[in-house]
Amino acid sequence: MPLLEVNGLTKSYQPGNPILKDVSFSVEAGEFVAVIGPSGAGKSTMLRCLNRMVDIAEGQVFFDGKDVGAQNKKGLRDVRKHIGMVFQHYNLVPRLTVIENVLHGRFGYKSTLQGVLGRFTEAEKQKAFELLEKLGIAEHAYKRCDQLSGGQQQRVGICRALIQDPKIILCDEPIASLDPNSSKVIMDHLKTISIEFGITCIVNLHQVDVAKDYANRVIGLKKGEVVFDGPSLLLSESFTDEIYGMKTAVETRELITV
Ligand SMILES: Nc1ncnc2c1ncn2[C@@H]1O[C@H](COP(=O)(O)OP(=O)(O)OP(=O)(O)O)[C@@H](O)[C@H]1O
Repeated sequence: MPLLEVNGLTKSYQPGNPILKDVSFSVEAGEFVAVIGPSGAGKSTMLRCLNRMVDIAEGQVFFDGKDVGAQNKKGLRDVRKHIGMVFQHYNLVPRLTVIENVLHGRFGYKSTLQGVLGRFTEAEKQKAFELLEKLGIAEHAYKRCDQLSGGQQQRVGICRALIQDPKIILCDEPIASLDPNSSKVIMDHLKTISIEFGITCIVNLHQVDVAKDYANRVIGLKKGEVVFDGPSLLLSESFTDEIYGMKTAVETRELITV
């Protein structure tokens, strides 16, 4: 059974204007999948439908055997425990410390009161430190998040996702706000996590060459439809030109030059 199965997913924000059109694919545990496509193709919408941050209008999403769209509030909370999210703008609480932000990833396992009071176990705090060490930012554990660089903040975001004990991490343009060096660090960490921990990763990316370098599989979206789904090696330049409707290969290749 695949870890994730998407069947006929269709989504509109306004009637008669579908953003996703009959999107279907499945992802096996451990896969590293990049989703590419031009701005407005529906990449973020699709990723957000997978954990129902955006309501699923038509079609179904099965995660770990559970119908995500059919879950009640508690069921959805349980499903989301094992789905980590990494965002373009990190979505950290700037005035809180790095370690506090990481521990926020445990909220799904707490009662509201425990969460509000910041009641975390010693084991959770230990785990948070281990993750910060793994991502190379343990020395910043007690700094406010807004004192960190973008790349460091994104590493905090990854630690927060990892402490959830996720089966999958959904990354919505995780390097879109970063310089080439920081982008490489983040992509390297995501790849390592996927290989070492066996965590499935789906990463929305603008940079086709980054997608090809890191992902085993690429899904290409254009105007809400899947126009490519296959091994990264088979994604030809002419096909990416077609997806983007223009020559972007050179442009995207220059984004990461390290
Ligand atoms: N909450 C919303 N309400 C209405 N329209 C939305 C909403 N979110 C996204 N859209 C529209 O849906 C379309 C797809 O947006 P989406 O962000 O999913 O695409 P994307 O491929 O991720 O684009 P980008 O690469 O620019 O982030 C766009 O036309 C966008 O304006």
